[in-house]
Amino acid sequence: MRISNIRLQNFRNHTDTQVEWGAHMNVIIGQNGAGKTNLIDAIHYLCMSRSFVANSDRYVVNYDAPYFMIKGHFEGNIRSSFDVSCSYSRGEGKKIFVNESPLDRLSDLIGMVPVVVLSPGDKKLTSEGPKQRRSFIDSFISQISPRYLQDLMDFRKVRKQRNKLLQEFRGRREVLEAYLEPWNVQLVEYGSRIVAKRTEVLDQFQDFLAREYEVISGMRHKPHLEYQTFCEPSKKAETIEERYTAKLEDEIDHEIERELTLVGPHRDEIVFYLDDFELRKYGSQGQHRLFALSLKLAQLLYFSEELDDLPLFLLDDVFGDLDAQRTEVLLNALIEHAGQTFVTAANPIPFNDYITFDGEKNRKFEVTEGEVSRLQ
Ligand SMILES: Nc1ncnc2c1ncn2[C@@H]1O[C@H](COP(=O)(O)OP(=O)(O)OP(=O)(O)O)[C@@H](O)[C@H]1O
Repeated sequence: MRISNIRLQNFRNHTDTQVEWGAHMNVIIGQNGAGKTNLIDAIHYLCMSRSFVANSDRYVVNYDAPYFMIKGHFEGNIRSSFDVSCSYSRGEGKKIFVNESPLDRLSDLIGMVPVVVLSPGDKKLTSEGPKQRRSFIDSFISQISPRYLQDLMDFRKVRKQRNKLLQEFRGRREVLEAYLEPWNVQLVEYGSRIVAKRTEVLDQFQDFLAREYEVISGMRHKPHLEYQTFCEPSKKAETIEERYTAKLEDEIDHEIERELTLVGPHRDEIVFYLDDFELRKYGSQGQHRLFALSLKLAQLLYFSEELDDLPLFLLDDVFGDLDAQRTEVLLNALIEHAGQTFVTAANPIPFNDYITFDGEKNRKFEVTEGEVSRLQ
């Protein structure tokens, strides 16, 4: 998959920016605060309908404007040529158009242009709580399985309804249990499929991760993921359904007490290990960085094998943290294996030693105060 051009209007400090991208490596340099991240975040909007930096579209609209607009042209193996645009205004909210036709649901965009992002925010992925890791795996699987994304959305709706009932009928147990019953059936159906899919993908992912960690770190530590859910994981949704129903029965007293749905994949954890030690508790800063990098490279490899098209790869400010040897290994890996790639950097990195900027496949840009110019 490739994006050949993009136009940003009123997108943070880019009031009106147009870029023609190279088909392979795109390096974007510029000082801190120039607008490099904004440029690749706009690409992310066209792939995932949201920012990888801001948690609300409101912050993305230029301070002085009432709306933002992003438009890009894509070329891929399955869908050969199409436009995606994304507009947002405070009054009308966000809209996504594919070839000028509005999408009914923003989620319909997910998977159309697969994307992998590595950014400074990924520090949280290995060092903070389970929510970060659930988001990672959800975004990962949603891009390759529309069924999974639908199950996630349905599960969320059912959980919300259940929580409402648990709050409303707290003192009336019989009525509550009668009301909960149909919702439990749905909770178990969607939740079991989510757990089964997470089990399947994480299981396959282990090998990809081990391979990438070894390449990027050059170390013999073996990375490992442990999927922890409310019952013994299984790749069969029917097997989970039985366990889920039994667990819900066991936990009903606690749920009534807490007025919350306590059993389900919304409380899953994925624990990262290097050999036998838990990364979150014992890892050095460098190990965290290399682990996060390996996770994203493994995701890239997984997508490349699973899908008929290579994903876009966005690397925001990654090279500043790497030593010379890792820089070389990573750049060589990108050049050899990655599809269209976007790299931002504020520090001087010797990109020219590794990449031939031919002005076609590989291009270099500079961003200065929201203005982009092509260097090579
Ligand atoms: N809503 C907004 N309207 C206008 N400008 C904004 C808005 N939000 C952020 N900015 C500006 O965008 C710039 C930050 O852009 P960006 O994060 O892309 O920088 P960067 O080049 O990646 O910098 P760094 O190297 O520090 O990561 C800042 O100058 C900031 O003031």
